Amino acid sequence: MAQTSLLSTGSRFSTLPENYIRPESERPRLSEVVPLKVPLIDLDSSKDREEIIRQIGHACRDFGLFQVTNHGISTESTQKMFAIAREFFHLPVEEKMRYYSDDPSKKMRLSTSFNVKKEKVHNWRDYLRLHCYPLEEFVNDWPTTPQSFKDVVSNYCREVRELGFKLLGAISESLGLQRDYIERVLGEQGQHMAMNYYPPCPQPDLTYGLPAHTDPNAITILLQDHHVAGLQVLKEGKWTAVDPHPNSLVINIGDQIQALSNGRYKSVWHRAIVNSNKERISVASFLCPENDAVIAPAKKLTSEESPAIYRNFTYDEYYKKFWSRNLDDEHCLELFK
Ligand SMILES: O=C(O)CCC(=O)C(=O)O
Ligand SMILES: [Fe+2]
Repeated sequence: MAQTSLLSTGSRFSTLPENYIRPESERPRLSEVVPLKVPLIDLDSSKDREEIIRQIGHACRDFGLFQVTNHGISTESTQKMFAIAREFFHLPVEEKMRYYSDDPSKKMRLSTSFNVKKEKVHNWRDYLRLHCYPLEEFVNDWPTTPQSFKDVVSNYCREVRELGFKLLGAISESLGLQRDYIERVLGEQGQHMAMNYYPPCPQPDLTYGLPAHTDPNAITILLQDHHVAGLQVLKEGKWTAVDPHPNSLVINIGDQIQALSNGRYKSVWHRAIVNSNKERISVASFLCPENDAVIAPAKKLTSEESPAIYRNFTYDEYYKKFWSRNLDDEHCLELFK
């Protein structure tokens, strides 16, 4: 029965079940991972905006991700999010199963791994996926336990959205485009959330929380517990570990910014690894183009010498393709050249 596949059952595993074990050639090789100095960008609004934009441009080009501080989301708000996520995943399994579904088209669902019906090997993760914009349309279907779930998460979603738009403006300008260029192209953006829960894993070197992937959307704002690292990114062909900075958020460049920027900015390959003694929680907020948005390399960023790398496509077309594949297949954008 698919429903028995949740990992957050309250009991601890002593060995890794067979269907989570990666073949030798696909394992994370944790001993070879080196630390990465991720750009840390202070968004304090009293700082020189030109300088912030320069730093963002540099990070998007060379890393595809960066951490931000003074991002406008209060510590109280982020702490409440961690607390609510922890409480949710610690609910009795029967209670949580009310929300369970394997169907990626559902707008609110608890699930496990990535795409359980499609994949051969599972990932050591449970996740709650929510559509968050417009809030009024979705909030009624969200979990009713813990009691403050809807309030805490709605509030965080509003704050994240505001930060996301600020960042998209700065990213636009860093490309030499008008501040509102990206926002205009992406249209009335959707917002999704994945609350990720990675329980302690008996054999972290044989599996993943999430295997290598790029995010299919525009940008992702990731809140992670700075006491429990787990995010790794591919830099110059090597897997490197992101050291979470306290009170910071991680910003990932997704596939749509890579397409819009005609490949100047790279959507970053990243993965989540697990560990044997501590649960790990992360909350990813995805800003996504509206379904009908037509994504194409910005005219200003194409020329005779650097013609458009990608064809035009709608986000709807892209997203369907993304979910029809395995998470760690080749870069989905390769299919849109
Ligand atoms: O948990 C993490 O650090 C990464 C999560 C992530 O990449 C995702 O949800 O897309
Ligand atoms: Fe991701």
